Amino acid sequence: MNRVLQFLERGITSANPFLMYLCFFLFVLLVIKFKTQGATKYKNLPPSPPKLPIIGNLHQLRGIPHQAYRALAQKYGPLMYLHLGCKPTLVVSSADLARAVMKTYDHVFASRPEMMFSKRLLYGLMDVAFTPYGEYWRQGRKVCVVQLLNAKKVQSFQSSREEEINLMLEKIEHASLSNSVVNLSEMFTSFTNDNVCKIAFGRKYNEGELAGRQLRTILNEFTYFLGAFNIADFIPSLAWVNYLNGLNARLEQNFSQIDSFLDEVIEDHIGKKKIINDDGGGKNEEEADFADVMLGIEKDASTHFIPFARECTKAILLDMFAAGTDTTSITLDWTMSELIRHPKIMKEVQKEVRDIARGKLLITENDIEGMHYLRSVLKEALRLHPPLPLLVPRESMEYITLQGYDIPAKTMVIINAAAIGRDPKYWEEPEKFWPKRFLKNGTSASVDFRGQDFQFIPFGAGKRGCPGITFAISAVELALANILNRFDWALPNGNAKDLDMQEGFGITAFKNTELVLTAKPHY
Ligand code: HEM
Repeated sequence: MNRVLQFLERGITSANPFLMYLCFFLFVLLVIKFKTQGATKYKNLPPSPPKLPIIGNLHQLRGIPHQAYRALAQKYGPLMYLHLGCKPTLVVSSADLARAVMKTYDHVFASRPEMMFSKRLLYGLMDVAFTPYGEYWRQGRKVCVVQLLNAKKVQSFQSSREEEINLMLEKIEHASLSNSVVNLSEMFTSFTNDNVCKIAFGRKYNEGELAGRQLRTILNEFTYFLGAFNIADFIPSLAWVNYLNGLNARLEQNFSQIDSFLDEVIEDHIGKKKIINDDGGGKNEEEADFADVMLGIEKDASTHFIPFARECTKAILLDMFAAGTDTTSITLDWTMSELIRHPKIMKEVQKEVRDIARGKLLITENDIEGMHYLRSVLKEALRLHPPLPLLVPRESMEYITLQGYDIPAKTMVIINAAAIGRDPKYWEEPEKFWPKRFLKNGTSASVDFRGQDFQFIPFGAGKRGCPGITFAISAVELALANILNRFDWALPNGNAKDLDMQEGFGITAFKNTELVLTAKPHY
C-alpha cells in the first residue's frame, strides 16, 4: 500500500496542467472537510499510529502489506485501529484475538467489505468468497461444499487428480532426459489449473500453448485486480485517477475476457445437455461436473430461497478457480523452495516417501496415509508462507467491544495470519524451517490448520474459513509425494542458501522469482 503515493503521482503527472490545478483544489477542499468533521462518537478505540489528513495511515504501509502491518503491530500492539483513507480498519495480530474474531464473535465479523474491483469482476459480488454475509452467501457456500468440496466428493476426484499428477511427472521426466531445467513454478500452476478445470468444468481449458498462455494471462490479471490497491476504495473522491492511469480500462478489458471465457464454458455445458438438479436427482449425475450442477440450480430455482441467475453461476465458477488454483500452486512452490534450502530435510522426507512407495512409480492417495513427515513439511511451509497472509478481509456487522475497546459497525478487519504464524509466544524458533515441531513429541505436535488452533490459520477459521481445505491438501500432498519420490532435485547452479525467497506483491504471497530446478530420475 505504499503504492498509494506512487499511484497518485503517476495519475497526476500524466495529466495536463489543468487537471493538476483541479487536483490541488480538490485536495484543499478535502483537507477542509476533514478538519471540520465532527469527532468520532467512539472514544475508546484500539491503539492507532498517528494519521495524516485524507490518507490516514496509508503512508505507513510501505512494502509487503503483511510485513508492514507486523512492524506496526510490534509498536502499537496486536489490536490496532488504522484509517486506510476513509476506511476504518482493525488489524489483528495475535492468536487470542484471532480466536475472539473468528470464533467467539464470528457472528459479528462474518461479513466482507465491499471492494470496487472485486465487485466489478465478480458480477456485483455474486460469488462466495467476497460476497457479504447473508442468505445468498450461505446458499452459495453450501452448494460449493455439497457439490465439490466435501471429503466424499474430493475422494471421488482421486483418479482425475492422479491422472494430472502423472502428466506432470511425464513432463518433468521429459525435461530431465533432455537435460533441460524444470520450471517447477510453471508446472505447479498448470497442474493446479488443470486439476480444478477438469473437476469443476469437466475439461481443461488451456489446450494448446497459445490458449494456455492466454488463459493464464487473463487469470493473472484477474488475481492482480482482486489484490490491487484501488485508490477509489479508500479515497472515493480520487476515483477519477483510475481513468487517467488506465486502470479502469484494464479492468473492463479483463472483465470482458473473463466473461467470454465463462460463456465458452457454459456454452459447452449447455451443448452437452447434461444439466441435473443440485439435489443429485438428475439423470446423469455420474457425468455431471460442478458447472452442470450450477446450471441445474439456475434452471430449478424453486429449490432455493434465492433464485440463481446466470451471473451467479459465472461468479461462483470463477470463485472456485480464483480461490483454488493460485493458493495451491503457491503452497507447492514454497514447500519445494524450503526443501531445496534444507537438503537434510529434503533427504529425510524423500526417505520416508520412498520407503513407503517401495519402488512404485506413481504414489496413490492410500500410500500418503503413513507419510507423517511429508505432512509436517507441508504444515511448516504453510506456517512460514501462508498463501493468503492476511486471509480475506472481514467486516464487522454491528458495534461490539473487544478487549474493552469500541469497534464500530462496518469496520474492515484484517487478520495477520503470517505474523501470528511466526509469533514467538506460540512457536519455538519461529523463523526456522523445522518440520519436526509438528511430529509426535514435537513442540507443536497437536497443532493443525483446520481452524481450531488460532496460532496456525493459513485457511482462516469460523464461518468464513476456507471450505476448500480437503480439496487443496489432497492435491498438494499427492503432488509433493510424487515429485519427491520420482526425482532428485537441485538448483541448476549456485548455492541453495542463496535461493531468492522474496515475496511478490498481491493478495496472495507468491514467490517473487520462479522456482527453476534440475530433476534427476531416481528410478
Ligand atoms: C492451499 C490452498 C488454499 C489456501 C491456503 C486457502 C486459504 C483460504 C483463506 C485464508 C480463506 C479466507 C478464510 C477466512 O476469511 O477466514 C479462504 C476462503 C475460501 N477458499 Fe480457500 N484456500 C485454499 C484452497 C482453496 C480451494 C482449493 C478452494 C476451492 C476449490 C477454496 C475455496 C475457498 C472459498 C470459496 C473461500 C471463501 C469462503 C467464504 O468466504 O465463505 N480454497 N481460503
